[in-house]
Formats: sequence, C-alpha cells, structure tokens
Amino acid sequence: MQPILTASQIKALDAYTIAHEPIVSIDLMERACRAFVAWFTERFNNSFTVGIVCGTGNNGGDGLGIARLLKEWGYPVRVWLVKGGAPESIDYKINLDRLKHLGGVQIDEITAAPECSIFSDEDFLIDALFGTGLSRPVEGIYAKVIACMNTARGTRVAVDLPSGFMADEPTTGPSVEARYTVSFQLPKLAFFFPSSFQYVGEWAVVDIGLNKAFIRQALTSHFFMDRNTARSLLRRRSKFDHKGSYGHALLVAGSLGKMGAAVLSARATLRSGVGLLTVHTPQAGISIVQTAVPEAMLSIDGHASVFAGEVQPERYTTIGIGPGLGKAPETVKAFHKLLENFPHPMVIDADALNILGENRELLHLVPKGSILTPHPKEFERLVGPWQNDFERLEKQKQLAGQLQSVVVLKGAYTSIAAPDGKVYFNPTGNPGMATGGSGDVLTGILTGLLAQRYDTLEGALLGVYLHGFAGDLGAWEKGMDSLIASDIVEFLSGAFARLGG
Ligand SMILES: NC(=O)C1=CN([C@@H]2O[C@H](COP(=O)(O)OP(=O)(O)OC[C@H]3O[C@@H](n4cnc5c(N)ncnc54)[C@H](O)[C@@H]3O)[C@@H](O)[C@H]2O)[C@H](O)CC1
Ligand SMILES: [K+]
Repeated sequence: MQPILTASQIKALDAYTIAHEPIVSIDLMERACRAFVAWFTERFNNSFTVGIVCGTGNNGGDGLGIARLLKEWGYPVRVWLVKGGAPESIDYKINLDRLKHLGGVQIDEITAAPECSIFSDEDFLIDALFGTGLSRPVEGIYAKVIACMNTARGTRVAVDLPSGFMADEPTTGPSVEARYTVSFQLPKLAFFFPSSFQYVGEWAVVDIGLNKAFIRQALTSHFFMDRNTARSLLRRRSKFDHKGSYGHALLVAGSLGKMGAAVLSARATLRSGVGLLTVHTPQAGISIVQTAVPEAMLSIDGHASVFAGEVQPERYTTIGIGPGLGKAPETVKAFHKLLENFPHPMVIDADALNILGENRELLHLVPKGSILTPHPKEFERLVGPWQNDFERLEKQKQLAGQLQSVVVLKGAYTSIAAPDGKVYFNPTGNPGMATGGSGDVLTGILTGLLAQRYDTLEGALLGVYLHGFAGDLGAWEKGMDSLIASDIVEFLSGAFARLGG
C-alpha cells in the first residue's frame, strides 16, 4: 500500500532524505533528473527536438539538469529561463552553470510575456516551471508562458507536476495541460481525481530513493492500492474446508425488464468463491435465474415483477441488494423492512442506494460494516452536490463515518473510504468497463467476499481490485470497446488465479 503524501510532506521527506542518507541536495536533484531522463529516453528517441521551459526554483533546476543529460544523450535541446520574479534556488544556479559548462544548448531568457511562436518548433516541451513549490495561482509572465505552452504543437511532459497545478487542493489558476507527468517518488492526491486528467495526462512515478522509513511512518489518510497488498488480502483455502466455510449469500436483485442485473451479480458472487448463493427474485425472474445461474438457489417473491416480499434474513451471512431492483413503492417498503431485520453487513448498490437517497430517514438503518457502491450520480443523490473533487472526497469520508461503513465511489480512480477517514485509491480497471452491468458485477464480487467473512474494508479493497483486474484482463483479450459486463465475470477467475498464483 503506497501512502499519498502532501506537497509539504514531500518537502519534509526531501529534507529528511538529505539529512539522513545523507545526500547533498544537488545530488538528490541529479538523481531526480536521471530518473526523469531514463523515463523519457525509454519512450522517445533522440530524433525528436526538445525544448525545456525552466522556472528558477528546484523544479527549474531539474529542468536544467534534464537538459544537460538529454544533450549528453544526443537530443537536440534548447532551454528557456522564465524570469518572472520567483527567486533563484541554489541548485538551480548550480545546474545552470553545469549546463553552460557543457555547452551546445541554446539558452534564452523570457523576461516579459512572450510571443507564443517561440515554442512552435519543438517536438517535445518539457515543463519545469513550477513543481511542489507552487503556493498560489500563477500570474503575469508565468501565466502567459503556460498559455503559450498549451497552444504549442509539441508534446508536453511535466516534471513532477504540471506547472500551475496544485497537488493537494483544487487548481483554480492557469496550468500546463501535460500529455505526461513524471512525478518523483510518490503520486500526488489530485492525480486520482477525474478533474485532474486535463492537466496531468498520463502520470508515472519514478523512484528517486527518498527515505522509505519516513514514507512508511508519514501521517496520511490517503493511500494507493497495489498488487502486493491485494495479494496479501486474498485468503488461501484449507483442504478441510466445506461449502459452509464460504458462507451463504443472498442477492436481492432484478425486476421485470432488469433481470439481467440479477444474473450478472449472481454469477459474480459465485465466481468470488461464496459457498452458497440464494437469489431473491420476483416471479418474472424464476426461470431466467434458474436457467442462467443453475448454481444459485431461489427465494421467490410473491410479486410478479418486483421485490416486494419477505426474506428470511437469518439464513444468510450477508445480503447484496440493488442490481436491477427498481424503485417501486412495494420495493421501498420491502427494503425498509429488510434493513430493520438484517443486522449483518450488506452490500448496497444501484437502486437500493437511490431508495436511500430518496428516503434519507432510512440511512441510520444501514448495518455497520456494510459496503455502499455508488457511482458519482448515485453518490450525489445520497449526499448532495459538490464544488470539486476534494469536496467530494470529504463528503465520501463523512458518509463512511456517519454509517460506519465503507463507501466505494466508482469511477477513475475508484476510491474506497473507510469509517476511520482513510481513503484508498484503486489502480486497476479501464474505460472499457464503463458499460451496463459492470457495477452489478462489482456488487456480486463484494457480496461473495463479505459472505466469506472477509473484513469489510479488506473485502472492499480486494473486490474492487479484482473487479478492475478482471476488466483489464478482458480488455487485453477483447479490446476496451467491445468489453461487456459478462466479460468481467468471465475473466474474474483469471484475476483470482493470477493474483493468488
Ligand atoms: N523530493 C522531491 O520530490 C524532489 C523534488 N525536486 C524538485 O523540486 C521541486 C520543488 O521545488 P521548489 O524550489 O520548492 O519550488 P518550485 O520549483 O516548484 O517553485 C519555485 C518557486 O516559485 C515560487 N512560487 C510559488 N508559487 C508561485 C507563483 N504562483 N508565482 C510565482 N512564483 C511562485 C516559490 O518561491 C517557489 O519556491 C519539485 O517539484 C521537484 O521538481 C528536487 O529537484 C529533487 C527532489
Ligand atoms: K513542472
């Protein structure tokens, strides 16, 4: 699990590394430059021309070091020094001397708002104006340089952060819109929000050897899931286990015209290792579910087309509810009754969430340790609108705390908020999964894991990871465009096998 540190924590990490490795700051900067150049040269050969736009802080210092190294690699390089009032850092000056000493690189100063044509020749524009030292929206010359960079034809690659972009708060001023961002050591919180993509583009993290102990003990409430953590959460089976060892899940899903959601979530529950599965279905779904999911037993509702009846909750270790449920008045009443009678963790999705959004007096009945899986629209119906992604994150934390449950907010990146205020961002998944039924599959996976008595948070982290991993396997095989929810179910076993292998 990778912690996500704030810009100021990263500065402290910098200083700690310099003091304790120990390493002088110019050598740490050189390590950063080499890491950036390794990333760049692996992808783009030296037939491309490179222009590097440097501020006068350490981000600019990185830019000058990168210019020198790329020149040594045989790239045609030119540099602009933007003098807009920011102070010149010591390492900036050292790297400027080193670059001049190497020679062969045209260095121009920008001391006033430039003509945008100055950036028109380069194949790549490397953005080294500002990094984590940005403390307020950029203005004046810097803003004009950024505007010119954004209209230039060259591919923009940001050093550490796109200049003007805020790592830990909403970006309100001008910012470079990078195609790639190569960030040092750790991803920044804002990278995980959809609103950042226009600035950050495709981001990568390069290791620059910052102190791992400091990172581990850093106080943070934001984390980035990784494969090793997911693997460690996956339980091994014992040869003496039996069906009962893996729980008995109930899925309350499907209504006339939306029985497919019940089938998809049921198949996913089974593929997630549950021992027994019962699907509570209206009459309309009897033959459908029994045919499509022969492994599932049925709890048959008295109503022809919607969930309206009673279930015997005591028979099940967990209940997943929502896929294709509909919001008929009878269903609202039946869901209310179920909430009053089932004290164990539930997985609540789709229309069950919409019912909670429209009947907020029911929220206090949500059993502690449940998992809610809203997509942003369902989330807004639950908590009301937000100004920006940071406010959305706070609302997500609040809801998780209020319900003492886990709130999975689906999207890129899916985030998992725990009741203690910690939030985990999931790395797997792809846009091919934005297809009808994908959420039903996730509900099934989570229901299957909770029924096996996975701890709620661990089940949510593992289930979201596997859902995205199965989607990635499916996309590799079938392409993102043609990926459908049934493929995610089909590749789920592969995801479990590869993760557990
Ligand atoms: N551990 C690491 O990640 C390393 C990072 N390195 C690089 O250092 C920068 C951070 O450098 P810093 O000198 O702190 O600040 P910046 O270069 O980002 O900014 C320069 C300077 O600009 C002033 N300033 C802030 N906001 C504005 C504004 N809106 N307008 C004008 N001027 C502004 C302020 O004085 C800043 O100090 C990091 O991103 C990495 O690229 C190290 O090279 C290696 C280790
Ligand atoms: K930058």
